[in-house]
Amino acid sequence: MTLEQKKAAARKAGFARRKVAFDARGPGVAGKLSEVLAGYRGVSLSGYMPIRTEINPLPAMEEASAHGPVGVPVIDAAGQPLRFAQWEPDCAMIEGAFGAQIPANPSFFEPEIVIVPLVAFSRTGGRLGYGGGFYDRTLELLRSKRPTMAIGFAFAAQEDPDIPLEATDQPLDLIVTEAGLIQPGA
Ligand SMILES: Nc1nc2c(c(=O)[nH]1)N(C=O)[C@@H](CNc1ccc(C(=O)N[C@@H](CCC(=O)O)C(=O)O)cc1)CN2
Ligand SMILES: Nc1ncnc2c1ncn2[C@@H]1O[C@H](COP(=O)(O)OP(=O)(O)OP(=O)(O)O)[C@@H](O)[C@H]1O
Repeated sequence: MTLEQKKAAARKAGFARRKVAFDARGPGVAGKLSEVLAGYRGVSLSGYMPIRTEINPLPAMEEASAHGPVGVPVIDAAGQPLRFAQWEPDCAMIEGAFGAQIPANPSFFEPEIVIVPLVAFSRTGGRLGYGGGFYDRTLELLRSKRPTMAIGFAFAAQEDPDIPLEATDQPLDLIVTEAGLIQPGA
């Protein structure tokens, strides 16, 4: 199998595990994320508008927005890094590329913390997304300028010890699930 085929297979398995966890989800899945972000009050961050079966970070984003800038990703074009538009709980939103909502009147900024949606993650900080390389390009760019903390947010069931990795994959600094925290460096 080529690396591309291995990633495609891991992505398919990750989607299937994510759907099971999403369908069985209970209330308060963002509680641990809220606890983590409470330790970084006022630090600029990006969340995301959940699509498909992604775990929902909105309650934690709402709390953080009372203390500092919170953004959501916006696609410029394929092969380009994401940009982040400032978001408020009640701001006007429109449909963006691939179905995720984006602010109607975007004001762009560069977050110091990026909450990354996932298809699968490994305990060592590996991650797999939808396959566009958007978050890899984005984290590479942000990290070339300043320390940038990538927090993977996922259901615990999305763990996969055998994620295929390539040189351009940007590592997660922390993984937060509905059940707890996983620290790749520890
Ligand atoms: N909530 C959320 N917003 C986000 C992202 C994300 O992962 N989650 N993105 C992060 O990049 C960008 C959107 N990128 C996306 C790229 C592809 C697909 C998608 O659904 N692709 C198709 C084909 C991919 C495949 O099958 O391999 C699909 O999955 O059916 C969705 C979002 C920006 N906003
Ligand atoms: N910084 C980069 N520069 C050039 N190509 C890149 C970069 N990062 C990733 N790519 C390429 O983008 C494609 C998709 O990458 P990958 O499979 O890692 O996506 P992903 O991590 O699942 O998606 P995403 O980052 O959007 O969540 C791959 O062909 C990869 O080589």
